[in-house]
Amino acid sequence: MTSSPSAASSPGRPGPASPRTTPPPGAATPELAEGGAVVALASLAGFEGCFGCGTDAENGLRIRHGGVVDGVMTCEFTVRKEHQGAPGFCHGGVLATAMDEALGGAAWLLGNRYVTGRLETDYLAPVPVGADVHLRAWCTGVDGRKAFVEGEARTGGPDGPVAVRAAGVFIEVPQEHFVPQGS
Ligand SMILES: CCCCCCCC(=O)SCCNC(=O)CCNC(=O)[C@H](O)C(C)(C)COP(=O)(O)OP(=O)(O)OC[C@H]1O[C@@H](n2cnc3c(N)ncnc32)[C@H](O)[C@@H]1OP(=O)(O)O
Repeated sequence: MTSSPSAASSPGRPGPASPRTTPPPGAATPELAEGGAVVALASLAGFEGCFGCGTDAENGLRIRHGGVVDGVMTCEFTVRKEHQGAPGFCHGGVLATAMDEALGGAAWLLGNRYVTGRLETDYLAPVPVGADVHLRAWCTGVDGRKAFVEGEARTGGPDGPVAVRAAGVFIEVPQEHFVPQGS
């Protein structure tokens, strides 16, 4: 059984969100759009070049997107040798990239296109090469074009110890924000 987002913070540690990544008073409760990310992603016309999840990004993380349960999006990737920072362990920037992907995916579930405005990461434990990293992310509030999102990465299984936590603000953008592909 996976724990709920509200239980994601470790006892004795503050959550990952700072005042800048906490929804302001009056922020709307997130409502997932029917078809959510699928509808929004359709506007990218099958683009597979994403460094986080694209199958065309040869040197990318190849993050595998999973399902969505109760507004929580899951995905995972495997740490390879080329992801190392310190010997034998995943680079913090790689883990931040993975969190960016997961949190961004949770924002897109609202049914709009979002880009990262701010991303805060909190590293709790080293992640070894060869580890499967299990990511979860959920939206905590919406204020105009801003979606506030939190997430976590666990190793040793989906219910293993939390290695990274993150909080971010994602900003809704129009289709024109992106460079047209294939034309
Ligand atoms: C499934 C898909 C997953 C995708 C995951 C990957 C996501 C990514 O990596 S995206 C790439 C990295 N991010 C970027 O390239 C974004 C670069 N920045 C930009 O393009 C622009 O600054 C952009 C679009 C965010 C905002 O510009 P603009 O559209 O002019 O909006 P602007 O009027 O400045 O701000 C709109 C609101 O957002 C807020 N905002 C803007 N930037 C930030 C920020 N960095 N942090 C917090 N809030 C911000 C503003 O305060 C404003 O709030 P309010 O409406 O309350 O006044």
